[in-house]
Amino acid sequence: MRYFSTRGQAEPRDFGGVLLAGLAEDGGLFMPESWPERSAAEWRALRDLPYAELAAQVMHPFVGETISLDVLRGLCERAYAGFNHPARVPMVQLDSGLWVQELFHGPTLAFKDMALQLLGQLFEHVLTERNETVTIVGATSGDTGSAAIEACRDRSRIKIAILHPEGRTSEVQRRQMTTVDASNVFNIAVDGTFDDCQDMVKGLFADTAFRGDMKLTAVNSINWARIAAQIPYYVAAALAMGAPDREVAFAVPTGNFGNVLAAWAARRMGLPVSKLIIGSNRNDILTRFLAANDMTAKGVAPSLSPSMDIQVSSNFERLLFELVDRDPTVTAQLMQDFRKTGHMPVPDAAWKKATALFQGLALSDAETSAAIRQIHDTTGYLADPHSAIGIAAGQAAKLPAPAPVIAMATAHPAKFPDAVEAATGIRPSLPPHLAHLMTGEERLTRAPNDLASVESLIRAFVGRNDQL
Ligand SMILES: N[C@@H](CCOP(=O)(O)O)C(=O)O
Repeated sequence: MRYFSTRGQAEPRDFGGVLLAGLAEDGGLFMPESWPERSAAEWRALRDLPYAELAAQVMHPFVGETISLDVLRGLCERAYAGFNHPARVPMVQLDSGLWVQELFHGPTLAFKDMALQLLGQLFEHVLTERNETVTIVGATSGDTGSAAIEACRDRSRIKIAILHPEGRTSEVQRRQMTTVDASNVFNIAVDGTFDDCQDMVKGLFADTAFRGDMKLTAVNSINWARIAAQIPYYVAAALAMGAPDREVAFAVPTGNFGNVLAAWAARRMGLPVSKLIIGSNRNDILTRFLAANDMTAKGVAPSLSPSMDIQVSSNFERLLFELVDRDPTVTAQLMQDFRKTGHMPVPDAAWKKATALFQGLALSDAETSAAIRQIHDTTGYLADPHSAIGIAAGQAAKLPAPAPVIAMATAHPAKFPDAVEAATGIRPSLPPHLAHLMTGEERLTRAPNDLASVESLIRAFVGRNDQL
């Protein structure tokens, strides 16, 4: 499988090349040259497989010749072995038409573990085969950071620097990053928002000399490997609900658009998905786009669901590329307009295509709190603020056909104990492996919202010892 940049000006690569490049040199995102479609019979053959086996089979067409199916199977088994639920991605029924798929049974209690535990294995395998090393840079609004650190910590071929917006994650989220004692991990608290952090990461990649010297790669969903590793859980959920012999709809709380893009990719591969329902918080650029073709970035506002405090949703570029019939010139122009003006003039035809499949709902903090309470009161299910937004969006969706709605539960409620307690009076406790989180020593370096400062901090970190 070959991959091309959405902006058309970068060298095409195979999966291994994409994994190690992260972002294309032209600033675009890598996309597979074609979508590996499956027939109904081929989907049926995946029913009842253990999750690791399913993941290997669904992902392998994207991985292509980089890794054999047998080896990929082993990597998937290792990636999901540490999850604390036998099903890995269990389904919970909330009412007659609404299910939740829990994606938070990995080590850091968020859906990011689903992809990042596997990415840790993939990096290790590909770097060892090529005898190479990398520096990973990532931006986080709360969950990606700890999941990436957990997956990459203590790996001798990797150094990982994670930028988070200071004071804008939950305390549990911050401590999950900063209490990790590993010499290849570097936490930078940026005086800015998640969008500033993400912009800085893209700026680091755009500095060709820095990128080359550091051998940069990415763990955010700008890295195609992240999306590929998120497709299998949509397949697992749909098959559990009777697909391919029945359509399903997914309700996904999303900020950077990576999670719902993986659902879109599963549909593009032939999974019968009737609707993709997006849940947002007050940072509602995606729902404004769907409602009125208003793709205009406003300032990032803090909310009860900090992981979605995002206005520039990186993976929207991948959908855009598809909506404009894979035209890299149009995609590049629209992305450039967005960067220059904060507004993206998406062509009407492309917007209409998007609205035929996607719908969205944005919840204020008060509505999020009410949703956590209502879900708990009516179903007994304790949802974190992000999952509650997804569930509420799923409940509100008026679907024409009786397709079951599967809402993605993206984080464990104990990651957001204050919000959950305020809504329900119940304070969810951390699982035993994280019991010492709130008392551990924190390691982080503060930085201004300034690319040069962050570059020199990362250079110093990478040069600190000769592991690389
Ligand atoms: N919500 C994320 C933000 C980064 O998104 P990603 O999917 O591109 O890694 C977070 O919690 O960090």
